[in-house]
Amino acid sequence: MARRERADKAFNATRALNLPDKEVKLVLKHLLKLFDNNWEPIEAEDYRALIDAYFELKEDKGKDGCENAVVEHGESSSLPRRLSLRGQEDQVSSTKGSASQVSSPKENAKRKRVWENAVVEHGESCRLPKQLCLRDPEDRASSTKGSASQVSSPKENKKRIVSLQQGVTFLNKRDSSSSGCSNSCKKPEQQPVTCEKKRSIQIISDITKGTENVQISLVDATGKKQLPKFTYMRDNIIYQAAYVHISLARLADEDCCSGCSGDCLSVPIPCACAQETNGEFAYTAEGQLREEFLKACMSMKLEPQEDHFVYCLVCPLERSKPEKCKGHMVRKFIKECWRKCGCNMQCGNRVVQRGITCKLQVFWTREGKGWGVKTLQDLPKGTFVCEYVGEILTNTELFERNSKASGDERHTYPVTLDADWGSEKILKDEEALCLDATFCGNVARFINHRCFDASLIDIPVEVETPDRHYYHLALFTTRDVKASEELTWDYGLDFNDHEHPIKAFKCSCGSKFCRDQKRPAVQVSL
Ligand SMILES: C[S@@+](CC[C@H](N)C(=O)[O-])C[C@H]1O[C@@H](n2cnc3c(N)ncnc32)[C@H](O)[C@@H]1O
Repeated sequence: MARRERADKAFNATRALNLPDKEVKLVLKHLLKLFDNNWEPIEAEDYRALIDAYFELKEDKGKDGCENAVVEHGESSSLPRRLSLRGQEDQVSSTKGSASQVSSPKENAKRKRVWENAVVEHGESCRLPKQLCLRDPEDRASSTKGSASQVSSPKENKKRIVSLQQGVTFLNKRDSSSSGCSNSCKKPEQQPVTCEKKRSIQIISDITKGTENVQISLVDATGKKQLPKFTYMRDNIIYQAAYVHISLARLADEDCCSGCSGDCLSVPIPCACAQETNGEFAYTAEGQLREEFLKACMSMKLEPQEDHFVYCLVCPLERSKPEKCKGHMVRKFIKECWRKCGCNMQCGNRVVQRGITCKLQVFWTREGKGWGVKTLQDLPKGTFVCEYVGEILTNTELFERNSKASGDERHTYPVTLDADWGSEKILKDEEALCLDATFCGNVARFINHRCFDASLIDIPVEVETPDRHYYHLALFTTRDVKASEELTWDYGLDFNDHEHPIKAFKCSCGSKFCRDQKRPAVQVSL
């Protein structure tokens, strides 16, 4: 979207609250400067940052003579100083603000009510968590606390401005390396710096460091959380011992479509790459999953039949009790066109391999689930959101990692690649693979679990190799999802498996179908 168009949209949002374009424009200008011209954090939560900054500027003008800030920044307008400094104990009062510039607390409260109402009128009150629209009571209380002893000097004001700039992190410089792997989150200098004694919204504007098609922001509106330590990776990568056999020779000519050109979906008779999905492509021309296919995948997952399972004689996942395999679901696969195919990259049967295109955001959940992922745009049913990316480990390696790990290092992010164990000879521990996103992964590592009625479903996707002990695990929407909704998927946990070696979380998914309702904390990894 062009800058002009984005600005118009921002004004539309603020006009709904009767905010004057002229003043909003100045605030917008400052925010763009702060965010290094990245619109995403400004547009997130229906322009919450912009609206907050506007009101906070108003309050500042009323309290502490914000003109000092203006002068020191050499700007012709006031700086939305408290954008990132919420709940400060040291909010100051001042005699400097001129009456004409100042909104009374009453007026501010009124405007905030208008904002609340506007949310309701848009019918989105349930999707816009209130605490994201309005500062929490603690903050509001502190912002009215000005006392004589708190009056700040121009020098102190200047200090505060510096704090503001430190309170927000911008990790949006493009990483030109083509590896798809960035270690941004490990470098201490790239962590947001928060001010002592102050609570800042912490924002990383792009956790992917430019490795994805889209930027993915991380926002901690509480300003209190330790930022996750992991290495962002766009693609799976072998840790050490895993054997993933990718070669052109393994791709049989009859399973590819070298005779195709352009878009395979546009020809009347589907090519060889649709064989896997019963002669019909899994995707529609609009890029979503075909209704029928999605329905079949969901019903397999939600109502698994006995014949959907295979049982190992000696299960690599049940090493502590080898006599008992719980069964592995044999899943439906999507097969995408690839290197030997004659079609182009825009072919409708190349969705997952083109990567993330949705606007996503990592945020701190309120229900005690830790970080979560939300969409910043409406997503139709069957939309590809992202794949689950991690280090490719053998089961042996995962066991080793788990046995060494303790406390925070526990591996709560592994996914077993067992979707096709039934068609192969039983794999040994050294052969069976899983994806571990504990240290390295993509945005999917932040997606939380929800029992049964999750908004996403994981579907195995064959891309580079027909050898299905390795495949991609792609997440698609199970229904229409609204902007601002948290994205969840059903990890498929058995919360009653008290013997599972990995103890895990007490589920707070909030689903009325929650499988973990009747018992205290139990088990498990993904
Ligand atoms: C793949 S991670 C998801 C991201 C995680 N919330 C974080 O902060 O990094 C899985 C972990 O998230 C937490 N989690 C996920 N879904 C949950 C739920 N429904 N209830 C409680 N905790 C959950 C658990 O700690 C789990 O081990």
